[in-house]
Amino acid sequence: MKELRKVLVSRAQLESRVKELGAAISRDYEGKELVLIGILKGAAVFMADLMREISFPVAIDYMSVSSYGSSSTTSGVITIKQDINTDIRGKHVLLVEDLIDTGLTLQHLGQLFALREAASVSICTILSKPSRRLADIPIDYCGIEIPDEFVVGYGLDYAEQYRNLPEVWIVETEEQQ
Ligand SMILES: O=P(O)(O)OC[C@H]1O[C@H](OP(=O)(O)OP(=O)(O)O)[C@H](O)[C@@H]1O
Ligand code: HPA
Repeated sequence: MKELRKVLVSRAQLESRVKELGAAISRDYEGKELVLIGILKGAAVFMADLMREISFPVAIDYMSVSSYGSSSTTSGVITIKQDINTDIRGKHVLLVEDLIDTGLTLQHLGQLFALREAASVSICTILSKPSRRLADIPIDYCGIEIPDEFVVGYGLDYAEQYRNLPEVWIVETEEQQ
């Protein structure tokens, strides 16, 4: 187990930002066929909250990707572990993430969905660490920018634990002990 250091983003902050993102998405996609694609596992919690803030019917699907690298960083090489089974050709795709760190995962997925002939591909994340970015990807809907700290909760894990915490916590890493 890891020591939880402090709450970085409270439940109330998450709730209010998710409402704002849902309202913006509802405005922007009104009258369009929208498919939300959650990137497992981390996005599961945010996805469940976000979809209920969208004011018209949307289709949802999930995909699971893995990046090769150490447990706390990503290398940019990703493999699809589980793909969507929705035909997204001609539909508007919104990729839903819990955290954008280097941006390499979303850069790769954005290219993949463009090749699959989606009408448009946009990105929504609840958390972003801009100081870690390696790929300059446009984030269409960005929830909360956070500093370069290892965080858990609201879907995010450390060694598969803590995803169920309702707030976002900073966790003590090995180097800090
Ligand atoms: O911007 P990047 O540097 O590419 O990193 C972001 C990705 O890393 C995390 O997922 P992780 O690989 O930890 O999988 P998980 O969601 O199953 O925990 C996060 O949920 C993003 O999917
Ligand atoms: O801060 C983080 N928390 C959980 N998973 C992560 N993957 C990259 N950064 C993080």
